[in-house]
Formats: sequence, C-alpha cells, structure tokens
Amino acid sequence: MRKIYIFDTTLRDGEQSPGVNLNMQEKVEIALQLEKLGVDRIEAGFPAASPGDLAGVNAVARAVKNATIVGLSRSRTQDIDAVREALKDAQDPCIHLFLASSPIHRKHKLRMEKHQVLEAAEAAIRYAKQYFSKVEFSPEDAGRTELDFLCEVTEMAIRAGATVVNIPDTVGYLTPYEYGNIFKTLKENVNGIEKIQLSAHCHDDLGMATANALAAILNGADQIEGTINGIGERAGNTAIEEVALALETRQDFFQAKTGLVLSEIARTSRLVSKLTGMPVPGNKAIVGANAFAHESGIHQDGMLKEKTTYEIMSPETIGLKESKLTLGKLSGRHAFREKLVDLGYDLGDEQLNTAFGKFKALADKKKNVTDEDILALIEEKLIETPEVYVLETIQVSYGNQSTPTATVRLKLQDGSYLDEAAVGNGSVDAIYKAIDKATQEEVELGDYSIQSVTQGKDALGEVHVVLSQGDYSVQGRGVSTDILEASARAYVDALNRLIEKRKTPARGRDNVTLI
Ligand SMILES: CC(=O)SCCNC(=O)CCNC(=O)[C@H](O)C(C)(C)COP(=O)(O)OP(=O)(O)OC[C@H]1O[C@@H](n2cnc3c(N)ncnc32)[C@H](O)[C@@H]1OP(=O)(O)O
Ligand SMILES: CC(C)C(=O)C(=O)O
Ligand SMILES: [Mg+2]
Repeated sequence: MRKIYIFDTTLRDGEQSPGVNLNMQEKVEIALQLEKLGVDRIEAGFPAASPGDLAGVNAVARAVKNATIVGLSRSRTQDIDAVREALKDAQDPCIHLFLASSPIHRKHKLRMEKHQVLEAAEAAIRYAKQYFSKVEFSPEDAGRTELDFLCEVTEMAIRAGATVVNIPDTVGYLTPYEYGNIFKTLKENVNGIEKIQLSAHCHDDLGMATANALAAILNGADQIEGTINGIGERAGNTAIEEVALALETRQDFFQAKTGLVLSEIARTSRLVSKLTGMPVPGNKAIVGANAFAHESGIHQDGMLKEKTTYEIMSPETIGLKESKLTLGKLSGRHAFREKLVDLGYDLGDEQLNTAFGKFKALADKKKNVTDEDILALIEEKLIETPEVYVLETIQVSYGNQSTPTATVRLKLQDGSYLDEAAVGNGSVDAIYKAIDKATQEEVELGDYSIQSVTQGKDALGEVHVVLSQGDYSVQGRGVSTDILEASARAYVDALNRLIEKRKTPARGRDNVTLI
C-alpha cells in the first residue's frame, strides 16, 4: 500500500489563524502530541518572525525525537540563518523555503519578473542546501501560476537541490479536478521529478481543501500538508484528520494510507482546540461533537440494530469511546427505551408509552434532553397519584411597580374546567392563591424550594412544596423549563396527593409522603 507522508503545519500555518498565539510551552505540548499521533513532519514555526517563534521552534526541535522538524523561511539569507539557529538541536531538521510564483504575486507583491523569481529561489535553495540535507521548496500561490512556469520552477528547484516540492493552493481557489491536474502535469513533464517528493498544501476558502488534497494523492502527491481541526490562515488548511480517515475508510478507492496512529486523533484535536482557543464546530467532520452522534428516531433505530446502517467509520478508530444517541424531539421509542434501560428502568409497554409522550412534550420545548431530564420525568411519572386536578394553563402578569396577578385553569376528571384569578405578594403567591380559590382547599404552604435539575439556559427547574391541612402533610413536585409553571405543577401535585391521603386514616403531621 502506498504511504502518504503527513506534514503537520498546525504550529505554523495553524498559528496564522487570526487570534491564535502559541507560546513555547504550548508549541512543545502540541508537538509532543503530534509525535504520538505519528505525523512524519512538524512545521514548528517561522523563526525569522520573532525571537519568541525562533525559541518555540528550537524548543520543539529539542523535545521531539520521532518526526522531522521543519522551519519556514522566505527566500532570504537572514530568514534561512534564523531557521539554522532554531533547528541547530533537531535530530532531523528540514528547511521550508518559499517564494511566490503566480502573476498576481509577482507583479503586485514581489514586483519581480519570472526570471527574478527563478534566480532568487535558486539562490536561496543553494544557500540552504549548504546547511540542510532536507530542503522543501514552495512556489507560493502555485494554484494561480501558469502551468508551464510552474514546471520550470519545479525543475529549477530539483536542480538546485530541493528534496520536496510543495504545490500550495495558497488562496483555496482551485477545484479538485484542476488541482489534481497540476500534479499529473508535473509528473509527466518535469525532468528529475522522480528524485523528489511532491507535496500538496491546500486552503479551505471554497470548502475544497480536503477534496483537493485527495485529488493530489490520486495524481501522485507523496505528502499532504495540513493542520489538526483544519485551522489556519483565513478559512484554514486541509484538516489532517479528514485526509487520514478518508484514506482509511476508502482504502478500496485510494489504495494509500498514512502512518498515523488514528486512535490519537480525538485527543490531538481536543488539545489543539484547547491551546489555540479555537472551538471545533459540532458538525466538523471526524472530530466534531456530532460526528458520531445520532438524533433522529429512524437513524437511532438503525444504529441499535446495526451500526453500519448509519456509520461509515467507528468512533473507536479515532480514540472515542462510543457513538452517541442523543435524545430530542425527533427520537423514537427504540432509542428512548434503550436510554431508560441504561438509566436502570425497564418499563412495560404502557408505562413506556406514557413516559415517551411526556418526553416528546419536553423535547418540543428543550433543545437537549439530558439524562437528568429523563430521570426527572420518569421518577415523577412512576409514582402514580390519581389526578383530581390537572393544570391546564397559567397566566401571570408581573411588573415591579404593580401587583402580580395570576389566572389559572384546572381540568377536572369529568372534563370540566375551573378558572380562577387572584393577586398575591409575588407571582408564585398569586398562582397559589388562584389555585386555592379554584379548588376551595384551605392549605398551608410549609415549604417551597426550587432547584435546577439540568444545565443550560433551557434547563429544567424542579420545585418542591410541602402543604399541610389539619393532620395531613404532603409533598408535591413539579418540573418544567419555566419555574412558575413548575411551581404551579408542584402545588397541584401536592393537592392531588392530599386528596388521596385524606381517603386513608390520618397518621399525623410528621408522616410526610415522600416521592
Ligand atoms: C502563504 C503564507 O502563509 S506565507 C507565510 C506567512 N506568514 C507570515 O508572514 C508570518 C511571519 N511574518 C512576519 O513576522 C513578518 O512578515 C516578517 C518578519 C517575515 C517580515 O516582516 P517585515 O520585514 O516587516 O516585512 P513585511 O511582512 O511587512 O513584508 C514582507 C516583505 O517580504 C517580501 N516577501 C514576501 N515573501 C517573500 C519570500 N518568500 N521571499 C522573499 N521575500 C518575500 C515582501 O515582498 C515584502 O518585501 P518588501 O519589504 O521588500 O516589500
Ligand atoms: C508557505 C506556503 C506553503 C503557504 O502556507 C501557502 O502558500 O499557503
Ligand atoms: Mg498556507
């Protein structure tokens, strides 16, 4: 199987992401993880950029033993000397020289003619070659360079001693067909091309960085340059994890593989995200939080029956424990039952149906239904008390300069309704007074407590109340995303328990019904 070399530039092009700044320790920490991941080459920085970056590259060169350490340099002697200094302790150093070759860059940025580009690049490669056996050369903006001139530049680089020629699509402009064609053309037309490695370096401005890198592989590229999580200048670089998993999953098609330890991918992704401060989007291929998560009922049912129905690779491959079946409003009974079994509940069909109905109602209101949400729903449901009153609606009018007013509607077992309104010292007080009027129960509120049972802005609030009437004392509990609704539910729940309790002989105030 053909080996594709992985050149990681998270610490160089990745650090060019706006807002990212890695200090020496952070560079070393990431580099050591990249070494574990098994990348072949680590571009640690641009030593001429600053004394700090030179020190960072030097620290990486001293720490890493099992990868080539690369330093970037313009085609200028002072930059090359900075790389020499930075890599003096590296076991396996490599310099990466670049000079733009496209007409736009030649004319506007470098203000050079073609022949000047050739001469300057050749001089730089020859100078660098005195100090480095491994020299990579990049004609920057190769993607927008005339193909015949690109062949000329590549041939010059080989003659001057480059060991790798990299073809950057610097501005992410090309389509996979066009990018692949460059590699094919170089392979077919450049003298000495077999002596060097050809490398692909793509940017994601049009979302084609990974597709372009794969097209390069199909057309003879030996090395892929990229970053972890695809971070990098503007829209970023090819995401290394995407190329690695594409080759792994579609070996039948590409007939090529990397030497990466794939099970280190998730850990590396997390570390890079943490130290760069760049969050990984949930839907990011391979390493996004949703990459192995299934939300809809039909998919979840398929997954429970056979994972390959909806997963083309397994989370274990990249070092994750397992796929996730997240419960939401689109989930079905199979996944819901599975979750309940996980949580220790084995409900009969009828109970399951009731719980599922409540779950769907909650999921309509709440983005993420968590285990705690489900436990709260189930525990509430499993303790059966006849519902003499069912809270239908509440409406509360509140202003800090006016008296809170609440209107409630309760449904009775015969299908009729009780509607009442009341004012109170606060919104909850108004609700409770309205319920008292509607039910004509005289009760004393002994305790009221509220807690959040789940997290986030749409968390479930759980209200506990203790009501007493004569010798009877009962607790009630209500759960809702709205604390006023939870308060009303808790009160109505307690009243229902009170009515049930009155049917049995009183056992005294201390004997509180626990739910
Ligand atoms: C496609 C890429 O990702 S390339 C890498 C981009 N990364 C970076 O630029 C990060 C590090 N860069 C830096 O810290 C600074 O730009 C430095 C230290 C390299 C240079 O800083 P300055 O000397 O202040 O120059 P400045 O950045 O403003 O301009 C770049 C100069 O380099 C020239 N230049 C650009 N590329 C090259 C090259 N490959 N070889 C030689 N000269 C080059 C430009 O034409 C310009 O020259 P001029 O001053 O004669 O007009
Ligand atoms: C330095 C070069 C290889 C680069 O990052 C680019 O052209 O995108
Ligand atoms: Mg780049």
